[in-house]
Amino acid sequence: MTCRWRVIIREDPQGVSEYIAEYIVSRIQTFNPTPEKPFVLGLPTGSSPEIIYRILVKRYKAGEISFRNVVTFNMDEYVGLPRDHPESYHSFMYKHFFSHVDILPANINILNGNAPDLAAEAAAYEAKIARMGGIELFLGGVGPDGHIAFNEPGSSLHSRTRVKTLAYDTIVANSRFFGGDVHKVPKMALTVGIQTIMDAREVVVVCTGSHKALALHHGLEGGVNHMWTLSALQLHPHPLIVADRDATMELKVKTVKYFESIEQSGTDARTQGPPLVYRPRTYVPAPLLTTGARPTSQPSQPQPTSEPATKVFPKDLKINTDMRRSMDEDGELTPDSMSSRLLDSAVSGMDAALKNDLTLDPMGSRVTPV
Ligand SMILES: N[C@@H]1[C@@H](O)[C@H](O)[C@@H](COP(=O)(O)O)O[C@@H]1O
Repeated sequence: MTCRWRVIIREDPQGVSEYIAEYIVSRIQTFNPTPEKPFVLGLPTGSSPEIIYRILVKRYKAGEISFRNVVTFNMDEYVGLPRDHPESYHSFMYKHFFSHVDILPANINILNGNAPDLAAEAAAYEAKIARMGGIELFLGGVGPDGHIAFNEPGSSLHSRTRVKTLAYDTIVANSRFFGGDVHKVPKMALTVGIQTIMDAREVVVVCTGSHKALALHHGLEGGVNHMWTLSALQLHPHPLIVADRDATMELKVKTVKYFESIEQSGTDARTQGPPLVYRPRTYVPAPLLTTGARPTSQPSQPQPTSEPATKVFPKDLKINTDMRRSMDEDGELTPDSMSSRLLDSAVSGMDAALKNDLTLDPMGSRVTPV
C-alpha cells in the first residue's frame, strides 16, 4: 500500500481557503464541463469552508468561473431539523454559496433529513451519484475527532450513505451553532459514507485551527483507523489536505518539512502540472435506458437495434458492494492530477514507483444495472 497524501500548508485559514478555491476553479476550468458532461462536485458545510465559498462567489462575480455545468452533492444533513431552519445544511449552502452563483437548482443535491424513509433517501442518493458517473472532486472538512462528513469515530470504512447517530464530541462542537445548547443539536444525521467519499476521483480536505491538530496527526501520521475516519483517505488514490499552521501543531517537524519540501520542489498542480487528462465519464441523465439495452463501460457504443427504442426509467442501479474491480469492464488506466504532479516533480526516484500506482476508477466498475 502506498499512502498518497499530498499536504499543502499555509499560514492561516485565509491562505488555506485561497489555495482550495483556486484549486477547485482550476479543476472545473480544465474539465471544461458541458450540460452533457457536468463537473460533479462534493461539498461540505461547517465553518472551515465558509471562506472558500466566499472566494468562489467572488470569483464567479468577477466572471472567472461558472457553476452552470456543475452538479453538486452535499456530504450530510441533520435528521429532523426543518429544511428552512437557519442551521440546516440546506440553509447553510444557500446562504453561503448556491444563492450567489449560477448553479442550476436542479443540479443541487442535498440529503433530505426529513424524508419519510431515511434508508430509501440514502439509497437514492448513492444511486444518483452513480448515475452522474461518480463524484469528480469531493471537498471535505474534518471534525476535531477526525470525522469526515458525519462519519463519527467507529464508522465502518466501507460505509455508504446512511443515518448516523452523532458522537457527543460532535454535538458539543456543533452546539456553538445552536446557542451553546447541546439539547438543541439534532442527535442524528444523514451522511455520505467513507466509501462514498473514497469513490470520488479526488478528495480535498480543509483543516484549520489548533483544535484540528490531533485529527490531522491521526489522519496523516497514524495508521488507517476507523476511530479517526479521516485516516481512511490514506487508501485513496488522490487525497489532498490543505492545513493551516495551527492545525500542524501535533505533527512531527519531520512530517511538516517533508510535505513543505515537496511543494517547494515544484509540484504545485495549479501552476506547474501538465494539463489534466480525463477519460469520458459514464454520465447518464435520466431517462437512462432504452428497453433491452444494458449500459456498458463504453456508453458511446451503438446499442442493439432489434428492440423498440422505448424509454424506461430504471428501478435503480445496483452498487457492487463487495468492491471487486472488474479488469474486463474498466481496464483503462486513469492519469490524473496527483500522478501528473509527481511525475513532473524534481523528486528523484519517484517515477518508477508511481508507474505502478496508476489506479483504476472504482465507480464505473461497480455500477451495474439491476
Ligand atoms: N458534518 C460536519 C462536517 O462535515 C464538518 O467537517 C465538521 C467540521 O466543522 P467545522 O469546519 O465547523 O470545524 O462539522 C460537522 O460535523
